[in-house]
Amino acid sequence: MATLEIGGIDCQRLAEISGTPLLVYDEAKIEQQFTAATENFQSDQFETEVVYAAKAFSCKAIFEKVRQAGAGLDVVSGGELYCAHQAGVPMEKVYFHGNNKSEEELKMALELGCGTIVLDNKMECQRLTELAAQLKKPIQVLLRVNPGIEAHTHEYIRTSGSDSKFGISIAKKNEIKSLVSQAMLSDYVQFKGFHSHIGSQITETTAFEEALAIMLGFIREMRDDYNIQTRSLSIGGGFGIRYTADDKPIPLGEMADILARTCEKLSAEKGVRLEKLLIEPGRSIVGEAGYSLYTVGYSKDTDTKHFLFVDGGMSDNIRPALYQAEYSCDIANRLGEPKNKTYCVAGKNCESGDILVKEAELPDTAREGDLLVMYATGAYGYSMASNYNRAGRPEVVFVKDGKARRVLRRETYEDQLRLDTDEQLTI
Ligand SMILES: Cc1ncc(COP(=O)(O)O)c(C=O)c1O
Ligand SMILES: N[C@@H](CCCC[NH3+])C(=O)O
Repeated sequence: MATLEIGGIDCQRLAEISGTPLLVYDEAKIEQQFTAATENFQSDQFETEVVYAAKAFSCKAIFEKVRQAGAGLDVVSGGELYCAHQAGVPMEKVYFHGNNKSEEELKMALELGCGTIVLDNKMECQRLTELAAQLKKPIQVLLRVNPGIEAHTHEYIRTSGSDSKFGISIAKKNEIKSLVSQAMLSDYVQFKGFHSHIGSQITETTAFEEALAIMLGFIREMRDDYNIQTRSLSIGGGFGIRYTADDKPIPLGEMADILARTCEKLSAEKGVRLEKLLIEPGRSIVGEAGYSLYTVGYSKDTDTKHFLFVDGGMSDNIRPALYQAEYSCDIANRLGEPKNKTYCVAGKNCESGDILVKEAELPDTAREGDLLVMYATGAYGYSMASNYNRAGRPEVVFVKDGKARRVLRRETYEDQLRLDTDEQLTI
């Protein structure tokens, strides 16, 4: 019986040392994805920048890899910004996103020297210009606009329909003009350009090409009709990965190259000159590098299902419950055995929807104590994990060349109690 190896290490050994549930990252795969993106996203007509979207997976260790790759970092909260700062990410390479950044978060960004704020709306622009003047801190801004593209992905991860909560619709040109003019009046705020992001887990190029065409047309109109000069354009992230054999994503390097070439071609056609083009991959950098290891516990047959229970669940990976996301899995210590039985792999959270893989083909020899591996769990698993049922967040290890290092320790019962208190409030 063969056992799965990750980064040159037998995963049963990893489970013995670290326990389960365990999230293992193959560090070399993360590095390959950064290299594929940065080396292929190049142009001799404009500068390019790959900006890693922290929301896919954030911790000091991954931010360290962002720094090593020379990439930028997209953060969406004070918490992600704080972690980036603590990890030594150069603050000028940080892009701060979000539709409702608080005054405290904006001040924090200004004080830490965050490079760019991606503005979402008019009220935020007003608040930022006031704060930048008060604190006398310079800041660059991009404005997030919404090109109104319906990407073929789950509705919860589609971000660019005409009534999306993110950004301003590009149809609202007067509103955009007034926001940009307000930013340009400020001595501290420097308007750089626009940002758009159309959704996530998009596996084909058409939607991105369409977004680029719409954005470049919009940039020309803003120049010709309103005298607004755009230097930078970010077309966001959203590049899909392979979760199951049905997913056929375009490799990240190819996608990056296609986007740079498409932008060159369309810029020439539309008579637009950009100084810089940015992409913001999250999932495609870390997703396929992640493996979730669970120990199989009890099993149970109902009239229609063979349940196989594991020692994690929706508290460490909410994606199947939230988006009906599909994953593939194996019994990691029975790799060569025929997969001759259909199981429903369920977690241990107190929720009927706590199903990790609805229909998994696995050997009928699967039994208590086996190790189940779920593939491609590196994005939006840990970062969306919760303490539901006071489940502790799993340990995370990075493996490479036969060596393993713990980068996030397992959350203990004591860790969870650290917020419990009993303090009288002064009313
Ligand atoms: C603004 C923005 N940029 C980048 C991303 C990263 O997306 P993905 O992880 O799908 O590449 C997201 C998430 O969808 C986003 O909202
Ligand atoms: N969290 C989502 C993607 C949303 C990305 C943020 N705009 C997922 O797990 O697929």
